[in-house]
Amino acid sequence: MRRETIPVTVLSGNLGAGKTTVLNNLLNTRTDLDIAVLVNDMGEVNVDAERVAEHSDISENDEDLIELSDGCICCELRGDLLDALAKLAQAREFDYLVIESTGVAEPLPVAQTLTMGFDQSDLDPTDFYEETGIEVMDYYELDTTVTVVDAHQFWTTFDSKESLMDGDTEKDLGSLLVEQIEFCDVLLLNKCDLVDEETLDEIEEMIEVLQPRAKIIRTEHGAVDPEAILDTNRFDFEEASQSAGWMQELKEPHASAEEEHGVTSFVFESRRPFHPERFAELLDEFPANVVRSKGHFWLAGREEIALGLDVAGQSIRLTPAGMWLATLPEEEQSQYFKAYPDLEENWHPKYGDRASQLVIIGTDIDHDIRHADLETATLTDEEMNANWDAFEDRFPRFEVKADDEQAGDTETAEEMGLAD
Ligand SMILES: Nc1nc2c(ncn2[C@@H]2O[C@H](COP(=O)(O)OP(=O)(O)OP(=O)(O)O)[C@@H](O)[C@H]2O)c(=O)[nH]1
Repeated sequence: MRRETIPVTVLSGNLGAGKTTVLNNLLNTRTDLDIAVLVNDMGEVNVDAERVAEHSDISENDEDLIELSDGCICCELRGDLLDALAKLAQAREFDYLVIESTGVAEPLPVAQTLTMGFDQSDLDPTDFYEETGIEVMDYYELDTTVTVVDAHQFWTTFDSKESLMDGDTEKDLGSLLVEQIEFCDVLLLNKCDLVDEETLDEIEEMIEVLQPRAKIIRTEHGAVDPEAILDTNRFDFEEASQSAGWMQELKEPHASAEEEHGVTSFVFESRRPFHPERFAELLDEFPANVVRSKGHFWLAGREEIALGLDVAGQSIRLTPAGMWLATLPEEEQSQYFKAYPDLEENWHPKYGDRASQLVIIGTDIDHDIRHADLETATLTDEEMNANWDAFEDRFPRFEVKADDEQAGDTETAEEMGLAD
């Protein structure tokens, strides 16, 4: 019996982590499922598709194997992905679809396309709809997102300053790795044959803190039981979007006990703004053992919008993080209070909701010292009464848009002259 919807597994992971190896292993392992494969490659020639064809029963001309080349399905080829899925569904019947994304793909936008569609698709939705009576995305059901991590290159990738182009966007390897770890249901820690047990434990401990929800499976040469990555029913968009360790830490800060390999996290909170120069200096010399930091902060002199901090490995990014509610008319504020009573309880009589909240995750971090450093970067009593606009401020300026939407791209620390 064919099912009404086709379940989909998406394989992500850094370049060379072992995605194609996992896929080939899967196709060579007997399952009852008739599997179709979509392989995305950045190059003009789809090398990965060639390798799948070479190492499995599927041939390159087979309609079971769809190639999307010369771009990435998480950005410029999002529309093409939907088109390909529609064509695939029209052309033949199959039980299961596995998508191998490029090494630079972020899993979240791919999952979004599969669950919500993409409005810039060239596809005439009526064609598919007329023939099948359903929308393309409703034909497929994202079942499992899998991230393949190269255990051998783990720390090197984390600390790498190397960046890659994905369309027009530059992405550095460390933050891609973090994104791929933070958004997945199953994590295959691959190339375990090249790493000793102690290092594997250490990597696993870091992954568990970055992503507490995923099932972690150690693999060698991509060999995994198909049941672990097919038809698991593990994907849930809400849960997946909320599952990053830093988000969990914000929701429910736990007194993180010292783990065996010293991976811990803590939340820094302050109702005083950061001094722009002292905080910039602190970011210039951000300790290397802090591998992840995420949150929003209040910068003295920026009373309209919050800034976001996004540290992953060697990359430090600053983003607009929304208007402070304190800038809104009282009427609108009271609507927020009704919806979120906590807001009113924590409202500061003078500064409203302006405050900083940063999650810090790292190895062997001394919480007291790091906490004290951050505290020192906030304003002193005297500075609280000074003219904040007179402080030197190298942080990026993000425009405030009337419709509440924040304009402006993220800026790297380099772009704002914070690093090096
Ligand atoms: N020693 C060892 N080598 C592996 C393992 N898994 C994969 N490899 C090798 O690592 C290389 C990269 O593997 P791929 O499967 O091509 O990796 P990928 O993630 O598909 O790479 P891209 O498509 O370039 O992003 C190949 O030479 C594989 O044979 C493993 O567990 N151990």
